[in-house]
Amino acid sequence: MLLRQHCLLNLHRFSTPPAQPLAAVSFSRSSTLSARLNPSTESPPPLNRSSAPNFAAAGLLRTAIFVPPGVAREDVTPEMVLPGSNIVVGPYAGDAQIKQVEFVKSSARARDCPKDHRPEFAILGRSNVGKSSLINTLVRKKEFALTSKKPGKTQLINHFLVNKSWYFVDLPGYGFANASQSARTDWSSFTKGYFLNRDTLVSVLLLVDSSIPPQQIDLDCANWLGRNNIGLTFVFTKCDKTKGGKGKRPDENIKHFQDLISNYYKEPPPWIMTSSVTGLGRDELLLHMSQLRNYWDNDDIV
Ligand SMILES: Nc1nc2c(ncn2[C@@H]2O[C@H](COP(=O)(O)OP(=O)(O)OP(=O)(O)O)[C@@H](O)[C@H]2O)c(=O)[nH]1
Ligand SMILES: [Mg+2]
Repeated sequence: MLLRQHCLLNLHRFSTPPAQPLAAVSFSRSSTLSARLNPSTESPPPLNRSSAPNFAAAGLLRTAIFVPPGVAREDVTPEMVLPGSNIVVGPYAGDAQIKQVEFVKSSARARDCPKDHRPEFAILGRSNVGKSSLINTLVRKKEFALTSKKPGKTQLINHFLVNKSWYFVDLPGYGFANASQSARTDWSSFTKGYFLNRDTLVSVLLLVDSSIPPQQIDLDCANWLGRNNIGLTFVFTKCDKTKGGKGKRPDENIKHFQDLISNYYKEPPPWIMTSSVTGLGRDELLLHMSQLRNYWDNDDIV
């Protein structure tokens, strides 16, 4: 029901068909939830610039689409693609609303994290990219996760329990310019330990600041996750920052970033545009997370 309502709601926003068909996707858990590396794959076609005057309507931007479990690529229609993303909504989408959220614990080491086997999404990105702000936006609480103008505010692995059934995990940012070399090394080993050993991790939300040009450290991080077969969704933050800057616009930075990573992936990873200021992408991201989670939760899948 939720899916149907959502699709109807967005029907009018699309005027273009999805990107060129790619090879059929096999729906094993690892292939679907992971963005797999394939250095030899040709680049997807360039993004089409939205003709809409309002950047928030840039759902018309498109690239190779992400097809979730339960959907055949040839059955995809434009209405099934979430606005401001390349994500197709499939039959596993549903129960996306956040009714309740509570802070559970902060852990200094991966082995101290909750052990109750609930599925979780890790929020990862450079310091100051907007990880804590995104969590606040998704849960609709202004100061739920601590935010700061000073990079490096979040220093521990923080677990937030949603609807008593799944977790958000707020991680320390990487690339904190003022951190000492030893602090950076510590960050790297403890966060990598978390990723490599966390069986309940459904997907990483890798946040990328769309208000600045692509950063090598983000590309390196995406590459590392891909090499280790860890599923990710690119979440472009700060898409509201369209005015005043000397640099390029968010949609130009996003396109550039996608061009740079396109060769790494055999199947296009999901990506979505967001803003914690305007709420752009909030409902769409939650719906996407619901389909990954429900698929992960499905006991029938081996
Ligand atoms: N304009 C705009 N500013 C944002 C957005 N998201 C975050 N910010 C600002 O960016 C700064 C950093 O936000 P945080 O959410 O604390 O970033 P973080 O990634 O959690 O930072 P660390 O915990 O230090 O790694 C704050 O000043 C936020 O208000 C956004 O979508 N748009
Ligand atoms: Mg933070």
